[in-house]
Amino acid sequence: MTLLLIDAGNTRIKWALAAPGAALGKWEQCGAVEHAGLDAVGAGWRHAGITRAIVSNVAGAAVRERIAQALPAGIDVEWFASVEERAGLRNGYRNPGQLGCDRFSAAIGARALAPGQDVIVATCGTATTVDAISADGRFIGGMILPGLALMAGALASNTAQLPQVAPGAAPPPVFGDNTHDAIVSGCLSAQAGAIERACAAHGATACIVSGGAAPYIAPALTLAHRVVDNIVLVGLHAAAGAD
Ligand SMILES: Nc1ncnc2c1ncn2[C@@H]1O[C@H](COP(=O)(O)OP(=O)(O)OP(=O)(O)O)[C@@H](O)[C@H]1O
Ligand SMILES: CC(C)(CO)[C@@H](O)C(=O)NCCC(=O)O
Ligand SMILES: [K+]
Repeated sequence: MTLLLIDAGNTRIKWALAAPGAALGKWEQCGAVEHAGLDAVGAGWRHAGITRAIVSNVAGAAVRERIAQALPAGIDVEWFASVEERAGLRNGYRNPGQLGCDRFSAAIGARALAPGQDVIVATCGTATTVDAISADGRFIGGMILPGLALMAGALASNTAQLPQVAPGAAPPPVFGDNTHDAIVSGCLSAQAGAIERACAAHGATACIVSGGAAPYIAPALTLAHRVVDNIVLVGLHAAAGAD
């Protein structure tokens, strides 16, 4: 009766196994793989008692096909999609289907973790998305920006003098006194600044930060926030429970 949750992003595929009735985010097992590593993970799924899977995929048709191949045979599979309303969340996108299904799921997860609040949820992956959910359960809209690694990589590959940088455990001073720190500060300030601007514009009472780059971006935030692992998987779990 195990539920398999999958968040296929543009860099990695995140997955978790949830037992029936498990609390949100309480996984039996979880992991993350690059797209090429999926077959090995799929072999492990075959002996896990999985009866149902919910998959959020924003990585395109080839990845969808790979996931379909890796899933255990004969289980009930839902390809999660952005719709007008799901799990008590109304989708305010002009064309609801245009919203990335990972963003819709992250918003469902954020609402489940902060019910009745005006929430900003930032998912910091290949792209960073910063989305607003109203206290009465409406996905208002949001921002899409290059993720931290893409931002830093764009500088390195389009300039003669700027090196590839890697963020450290702690953010550098806002005003870097060397090239490395100036680039890291610039990219972190853009990411953290977008989140802070969104919180101010929304009058947010809760701010949730998730994704592979969250450990770097969250320490640069000057407002109260909560770092949540895999908010997209939490949202899929909440959506599954709301059916
Ligand atoms: N092991 C790691 N070390 C350093 N940075 C990482 C690591 N894994 C992820 N990142 C950072 O996180 C980002 C990718 O995060 P993640 O894997 O959650 O996103 P993703 O799978 O591409 O998801 P999405 O497509 O939804 O954005 C990269 O931009 C990078 O900055
Ligand atoms: C923005 C990303 C890449 C974030 O993973 C994804 O949600 C996506 O491809 N979205 C489609 C466009 C949109 O959400 O408006
Ligand atoms: K993202």
